[in-house]
Amino acid sequence: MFKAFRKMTQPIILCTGNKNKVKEIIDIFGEDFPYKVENQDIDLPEYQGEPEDIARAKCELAAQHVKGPVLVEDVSLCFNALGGMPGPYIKWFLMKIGPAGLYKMLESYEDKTAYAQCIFAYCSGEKGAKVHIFDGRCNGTIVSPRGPTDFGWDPIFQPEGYTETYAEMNKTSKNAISHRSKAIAAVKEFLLTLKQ
Ligand SMILES: O=P(O)(O)OP(=O)(O)OP(=O)(O)OC[C@H]1O[C@@H](n2cnc3c(O)ncnc32)[C@H](O)[C@@H]1O
Ligand SMILES: [Mg+2]
Repeated sequence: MFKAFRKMTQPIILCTGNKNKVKEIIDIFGEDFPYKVENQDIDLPEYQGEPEDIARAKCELAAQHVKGPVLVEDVSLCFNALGGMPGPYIKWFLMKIGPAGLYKMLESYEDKTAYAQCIFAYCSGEKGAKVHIFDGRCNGTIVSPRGPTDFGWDPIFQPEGYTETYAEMNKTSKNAISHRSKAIAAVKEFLLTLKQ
């Protein structure tokens, strides 16, 4: 009875230091989402390895810290010509060479295709609780930067079937098709089953 009550009332702590992520995640969950989601800017390490393992490690650490329900995400931008790199290391590439430098990395390759991947990880925070993983992807092409520069690599990612980059799209359009929205659809479905 106590556990069930806690499930209904305890907020899910979204652990990320990235304000742009928080905004998109809250928008995508939407007003009718029946759980309270609160952001904590916990500085989680930038782990190395496979994207799923990185998200799992972030989630385990966040759950230890919060001792309650946590949600984390990790984003990769994978260039097909480079066997999926920079992948989870996109943050450092972006920091060092910026969107234009990332576009230039593909100069000598004919294949400019890429996919954006968002992996969410959820854990209830209870002792021995499992980490649940949710994967969302969006295929696209890496283009010369276009549009506002307020969120990461958005100016160089043009999703398949569109003529605008993520940065040029309005937020509602990006959120309707993005890697993040696909992963969140799976998160939502899972969390809503917990409510039943
Ligand atoms: O605290 P966390 O959640 O880890 O936030 P972070 O900013 O460190 O994010 P990641 O480790 O997932 O690194 C992904 C990088 O890609 C960027 N990024 C994430 N989602 C993006 C999106 O939808 N569009 C453009 N850039 C994005 C983000 O700013 C980072 O530079
Ligand atoms: Mg990070």
